[in-house]
Amino acid sequence: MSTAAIIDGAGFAAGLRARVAEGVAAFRERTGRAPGLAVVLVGEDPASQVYVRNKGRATAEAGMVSIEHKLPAETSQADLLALVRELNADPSVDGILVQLPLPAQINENAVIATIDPDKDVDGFNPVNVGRLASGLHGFVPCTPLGCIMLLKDRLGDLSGLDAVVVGRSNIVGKPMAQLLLKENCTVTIAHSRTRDLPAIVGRADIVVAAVGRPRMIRGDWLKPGATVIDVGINRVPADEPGKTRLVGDVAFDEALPVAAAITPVPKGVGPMTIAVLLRNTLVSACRRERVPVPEGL
Ligand SMILES: NC(=O)C1=CN([C@@H]2O[C@H](COP(=O)(O)OP(=O)(O)OC[C@H]3O[C@@H](n4cnc5c(N)ncnc54)[C@H](OP(=O)(O)O)[C@@H]3O)[C@@H](O)[C@H]2O)C=CC1
Ligand SMILES: Nc1nc(=O)c2c([nH]1)NC[C@@H]1CN(c3ccc(C(=O)N[C@@H](CCC(=O)O)C(=O)O)cc3)C=[N+]21
Repeated sequence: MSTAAIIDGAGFAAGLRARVAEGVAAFRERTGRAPGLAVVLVGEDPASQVYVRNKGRATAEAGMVSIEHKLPAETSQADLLALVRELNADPSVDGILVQLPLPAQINENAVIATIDPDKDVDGFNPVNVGRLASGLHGFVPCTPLGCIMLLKDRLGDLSGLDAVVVGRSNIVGKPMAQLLLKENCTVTIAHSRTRDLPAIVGRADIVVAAVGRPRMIRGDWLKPGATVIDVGINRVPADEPGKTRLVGDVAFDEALPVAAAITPVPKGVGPMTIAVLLRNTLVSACRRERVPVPEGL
């Protein structure tokens, strides 16, 4: 039986980070400063702390300045909004990322709406959501853009392919569907109210899983030869007692004999998210300084 190609997201991400680092070096030469990314973390969620640490390290490795703001879990909305406004006004800051989710006393939408759209490297501000939907230049959310890069690298032109996105969140599912539409796919968005998910998934040439339920999408749902992008990051108990491991939203072992290609978890989409964040930050810095954005990013 044939077995799916495993899409090397970590490897592709390393290549993208290297191209960003070259662009950063050229930017520094031209402008005399490094691009700056501000990352704001409220509270002590352990998973968020890991991501923020990884982002800080990758930012420094690319030659950019990483500015981390760690605020206590009890931070008020007013204080967080004041910090965001300070970062908006700081000329050394090209990108602002407020790690989600935020504690319950803070209205996420209010925070996202306060980030300057031209520093919104996450692409979550409604201005950038609207720009994406209208086909205008803006910032595109990192995870979906990373998925599109992997798909185009693998498949070339995506025109006419049937794509099914499982999940409709603002940070993954909806922008993913917009990007697939822009690539001329025929797009279906499935969610928790979808009837007969296995049949919907079974039509897809491209399946993007962004649900947050371990191994929910089964191998026998897939159309033979489908390309599977697994965005899910789920921590589950490992075989060894007391240990945990990461799994995706797709039953990876079951998908292998059916799919043509699939991203693993870890080392699939996750590393792409961070690499695209660096890319978006360099693009932001170039636009703000009115220097050309390097090609091939
Ligand atoms: N690799 C990466 O870089 C990133 C990974 N992630 C991971 O991706 C996953 C999704 O994240 P996110 O989009 O933020 O999650 P959300 O919880 O915001 O959204 C989950 C979506 O899945 C849908 N859903 C839930 N249950 C079902 C079901 N039984 N059948 C069909 N659809 C269902 C929900 O539907 P409804 O809208 O109806 O409730 C919702 O639209 C998580 O595992 C997260 O950790 C997230 C961001 C980045
Ligand atoms: N404002 C905001 N922007 C985000 O982009 C954002 C966010 N909030 N909140 C949380 C989610 C999640 N997310 C991930 C980033 C990297 C990995 C990643 O690097 N994963 C590694 C494994 C990491 C590990 O071992 O834990 C991998 O898949 O190989 C995963 C998930 C970004 N998010």
